[in-house]
Amino acid sequence: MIGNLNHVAIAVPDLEAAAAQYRDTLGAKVNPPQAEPDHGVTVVFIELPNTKIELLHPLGNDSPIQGFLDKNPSGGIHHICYEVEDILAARDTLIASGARVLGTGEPKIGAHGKPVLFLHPKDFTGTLVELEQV
Ligand SMILES: CC[C@H](C(=O)O)C(=O)SCCNC(=O)CCNC(=O)[C@H](O)C(C)(C)COP(=O)(O)OP(=O)(O)OC[C@H]1O[C@@H](n2cnc3c(N)ncnc32)[C@H](O)[C@@H]1OP(=O)(O)O
Ligand SMILES: [Co+2]
Repeated sequence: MIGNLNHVAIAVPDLEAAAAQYRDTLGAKVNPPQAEPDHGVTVVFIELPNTKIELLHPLGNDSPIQGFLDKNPSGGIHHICYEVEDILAARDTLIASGARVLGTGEPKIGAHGKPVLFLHPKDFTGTLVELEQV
């Protein structure tokens, strides 16, 4: 079912500062901020040779990552995103296995313009898992 690692997401208290650190201190290729109001975040993608880092900051009053940042004020790894070929088939298999799919269960369009879903961290060894159909 899961394929390549598409990205590792880090929730950050200061998006500009984190982007500057990856660009200037770590010498990475940093893309401009992308507002994603439908997901309640602003994201910055950092291109690595073999995957991406997604910096996340809350957008709006009802961001799903605000609780995480309240608990982790310096920031922290928020989720990992795996690629799947068929997100609906993956969803149905996962639900049948007893995993909880977050939200309505219907995929949303993510930051790459592809359908994404999230799986509850409590079902995957304390790790929030995102699936992105490629
Ligand atoms: C633009 C899209 C972009 C993309 O890549 O395309 C994105 O990635 S958008 C990313 C932002 N969107 C989401 O994260 C959507 C899915 N997330 C959620 O629905 C919530 O964040 C949720 C339900 C995972 C947690 O919400 P909340 O923190 O408000 O709930 P709780 O405090 O009740 O947490 C329950 C339980 O889970 C633990 N938790 C919370 N977040 C994480 C996490 N990121 N990793 C691991 N564990 C997490 C939390 O500590 C609670 O545990 P407990 O032991 O009960 O205290
Ligand atoms: Co993501």
